[in-house]
Amino acid sequence: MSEIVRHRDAAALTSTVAEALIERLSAVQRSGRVPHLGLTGGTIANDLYRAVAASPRRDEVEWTSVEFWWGDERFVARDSPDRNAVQAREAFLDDLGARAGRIHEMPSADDRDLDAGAQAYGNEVREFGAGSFDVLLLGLGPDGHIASLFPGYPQLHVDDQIAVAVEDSPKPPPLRISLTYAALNRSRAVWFIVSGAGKAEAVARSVAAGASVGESPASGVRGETETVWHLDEAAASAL
Ligand SMILES: O=C1O[C@H](COP(=O)(O)O)[C@@H](O)[C@H](O)[C@H]1O
Repeated sequence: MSEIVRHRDAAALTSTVAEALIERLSAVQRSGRVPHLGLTGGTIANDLYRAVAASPRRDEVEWTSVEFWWGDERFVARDSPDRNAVQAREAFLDDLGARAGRIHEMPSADDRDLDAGAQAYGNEVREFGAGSFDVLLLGLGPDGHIASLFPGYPQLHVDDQIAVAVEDSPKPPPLRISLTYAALNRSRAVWFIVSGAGKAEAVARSVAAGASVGESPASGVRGETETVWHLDEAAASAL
């Protein structure tokens, strides 16, 4: 069962989720485990990352002992500003002192070809337990996409791979790598973070009873213990 949490605006959303993320990662560390965090790209995600870095509570987490992963990535040059990983490094990973060996970036166009890149990332995820993220963050596109799983695309139905290549993303850049549901749905907690009126219809379609994965990819993702939709009032306005 999904929970919907409404926030006054994007700033309230990012500051509340930043605190919740710090609390969750720190609780996992207190329990003696190394937390695995699944990152997303996107505007609100980068705001969230900056809020984590700016939080007075940030030192409650031992950031050198967090494993960072991505749900999707743009297959462009490794240092391209379009990369979700480059944006996350600038927004918080560098500042927090995350350890390079624990930052699991998806392959880039500098490394290998697209299919080999998806395969290699799938292998890397598998070595660490096929996902099993403590928290998976997911943004939502206005078309209902999550990670790089787009409505009507064949990658939605791939269930024998952890990561897949996308060659014709409707949102630029066209080449991408995405985790599949097989990996996304191994997450303990899934937190959607969605802001703005432009996403309101997509949110309403995604959480509606009987939503179909083909039209609303977000409806196919569930956390093992929790699934929370963090929405600002604008994103919640069509519920
Ligand atoms: O391209 C992408 O877009 C989505 C949503 O981004 P937003 O800027 O509309 O919030 C993001 O979830 C995904 O990781 C990213 O690659």
